[in-house]
Amino acid sequence: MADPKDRRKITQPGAPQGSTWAALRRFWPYARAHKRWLWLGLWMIPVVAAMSALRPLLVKQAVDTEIAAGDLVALRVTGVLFLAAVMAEFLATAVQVYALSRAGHATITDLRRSIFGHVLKLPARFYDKTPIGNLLARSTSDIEALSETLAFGVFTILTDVAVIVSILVAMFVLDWRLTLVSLAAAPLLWVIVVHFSARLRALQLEIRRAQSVQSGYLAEQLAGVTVLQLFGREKAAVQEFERLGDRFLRAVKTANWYDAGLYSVMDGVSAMCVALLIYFAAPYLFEDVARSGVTLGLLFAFIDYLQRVFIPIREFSAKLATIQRAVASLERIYGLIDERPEARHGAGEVDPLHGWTGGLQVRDLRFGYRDDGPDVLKGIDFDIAPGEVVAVVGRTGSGKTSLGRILTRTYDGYRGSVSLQAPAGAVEVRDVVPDCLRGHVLMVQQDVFLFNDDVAFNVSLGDPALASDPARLEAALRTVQAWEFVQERGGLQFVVGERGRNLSAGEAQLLAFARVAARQPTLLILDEATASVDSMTEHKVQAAIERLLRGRSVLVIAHRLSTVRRADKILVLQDGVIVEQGPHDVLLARGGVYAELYRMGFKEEEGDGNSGAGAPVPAA
Ligand SMILES: Nc1ncnc2c1ncn2[C@@H]1O[C@H](COP(=O)(O)OP(=O)(O)OP(=O)(O)O)[C@@H](O)[C@H]1O
Repeated sequence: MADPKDRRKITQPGAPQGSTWAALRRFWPYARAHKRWLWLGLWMIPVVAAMSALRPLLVKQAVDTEIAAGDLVALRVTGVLFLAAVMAEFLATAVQVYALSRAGHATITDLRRSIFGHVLKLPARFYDKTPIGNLLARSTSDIEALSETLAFGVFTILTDVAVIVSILVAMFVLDWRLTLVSLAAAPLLWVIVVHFSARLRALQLEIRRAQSVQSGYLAEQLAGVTVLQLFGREKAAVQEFERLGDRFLRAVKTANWYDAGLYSVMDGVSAMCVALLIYFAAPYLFEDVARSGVTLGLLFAFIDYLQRVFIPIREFSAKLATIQRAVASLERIYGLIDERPEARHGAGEVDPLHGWTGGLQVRDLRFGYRDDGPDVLKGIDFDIAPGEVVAVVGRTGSGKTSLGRILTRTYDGYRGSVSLQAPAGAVEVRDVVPDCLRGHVLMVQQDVFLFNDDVAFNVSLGDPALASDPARLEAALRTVQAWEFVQERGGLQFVVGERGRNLSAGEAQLLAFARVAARQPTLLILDEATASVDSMTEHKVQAAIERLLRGRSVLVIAHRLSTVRRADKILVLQDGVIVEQGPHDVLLARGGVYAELYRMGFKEEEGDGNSGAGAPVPAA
C-alpha cells in the first residue's frame, strides 16, 4: 500500500492561488449564460430587505397610533398590511432561492461538461502525473461545493448585507440614540465573528482536502479491487480508508464545535443588546413622549429589529466559510482548466496527410519522458515503405512501446525527424495535430480496454458513422474472426461488462482488433498482447493479426514468431538503440541479439508445434 504521506502530498499541479474576488470573477463567463435567473435572484434582494425593515415599523404603528387611539379599523388594516409584508418576504425569498438554485445548477452542469471535454483532450503526460482518483474528486465533490455556493452563498450574503443595512437605516431614522445604545456590543460582536470565521474557513479547507483524499483513495481501491481480493488486502484497505475518514471527521467535529460556539455566543450577545436597550430606554418611557420621543411601540420595534439583525450576522460567517470552500474548489478546478490540451484539427482545415500511402522515414530519433531524465530512444533510424510490415523486437524496457507512442503523437517532444511521406510533401509528425494524425495512424495497445457497454459501442466508440451502420460493424468483426462469438452471445448488443469482464482475454483482443478493422488506418501500430490464450483462440488471434497486417503499413511490436516471420523487416531494439535490422532469416543467420532472443523465446513456440502460441519475446 502506498505511503500515506504520499497521499497527503497529492496536490493539484499548477493550481493557481489568487484572491477570492479574482477566483469568483473568473467564474463569471460560465455563469453568464444563465444570467436571466441570476438577475431575477438579484431583484428579490431589495424586496426581502425592505420587508424586513417594514414589519417592525408596522408593529410600532399598531401600538403607538392605532391601539393608543382605540381605532379598531385602522388596527385591522395595519394587521392586513403586516400579513402582506410577511407574504411578500416569503414569496421573494422563495423566488430568489429557486432562481439562484436554477442558475447555479445549470452553470455547474455546463462547467462539468466543459471540464470533462477538456480533460479528455489532455495529453498522456498529464495523466502520468495526475492520479485518476484526484481527477474524480475535482470533477465531483469540488463541483458540488460550487453548486452550493452559487445557489446559497454569494447571493444570500448579498441579501444578508442588504437586510442588515436596511434595518440599521430604519433604526437610525427612528432613534439614533437607542440605535447607538443597542449597538454598543457591536465591536465585541465583530471580534467574535472575525475570530470564528477565520477558524471556520481554515477548517472548511481541511474538510475539503480530507474529503478529496478519501474519495481519491476509494476510487483507486475500487479500480484495483480484484488485486486487493486476490492478495487478501481488503482489511488493510478498510483500515487505511478509516484512517483517512478520521482526518475528515476530526476536522468536521472541530468545525461543529466552532459553529455551535458561534451560535450560542451570538445568542448571548443578542440578549445582552436587548437588555441594554431596555435598561436605557426604560426611563424615557416615563417621560413626556413629545420630549423624549421614546414610545412603547418604538421599544417593541427596536427589540424586533435587534433580533432580526442578529440572524444574518450569525449566519454570515457560515456563508463566508461556504464561499471560502467554493473558492478552494474553484482554484483546484482552474488548475485543471489551465492544463494545456492537445491541439485539435480545425473544421475546414486541409488534411496534410491526404492521399498518404503509409511511407515513413525516421532519422536520429531521440526521446525522453522527462526533460531532466535519460533518453529512452537514443538515435533511431529506419524506414517503412507503403504496405511494408516492420516488426520491432527487444527485451522489456528497450523502448518498443515508446516508439509507437511517438508515431501516434501520444507523447510530444522528440528530437530528430519522423516524417510521413505524403503526396504533397514530407510531413513531420510533430507538425500534424493529433486528431488529424490519428485519422491515418492507429495504435492497438497491449492492454485492451473495453467499456462497460455493448459490442457495438466498443467497436464504434460512439463514432456516429460506424454506430449507425451495423453492416460495417459486422464486417469488421468478421474480418478479425470475432463475429462468431459475438453472435453466439446475442450479437452487437451484447454487453461486455466492466473492462470486458464477460469476455476471455483473447476475445477482448479480437474486439480491439475490430476497432481498427472498422477504421482501416494507413499506418497501424500494433502492440501484440503477451497474455496467454487457449490454442483455439490463439489461432483466431493470429489469423486476425494476419488480416489486419494485409494491405497497409504496419509497425508491430511483436511477441509471436508467426508475426516476426511474416514481417518484411525486423528492428531489434536494445536499450533505446536499433542494434540489428533485417528479415528473420538474415538476422538469425547473423547469430547476434536477434538470434539470442529467438533461441530464448520463439524456438520453444516452434518446438511445441503451435507456431506462436502466445509465448512472448523473453523479458530481461
Ligand atoms: N510514461 C512514462 N514515464 C516515464 N518513463 C516511462 C514511461 N513509459 C515508459 N517509461 C520508461 O521508458 C523505458 C522504455 O519503456 P517502453 O514501455 O517503451 O519499453 P518496452 O520495450 O515497450 O517494454 P515492454 O516490452 O515491457 O512493454 C522504460 O525504462 C520505462 O520505464
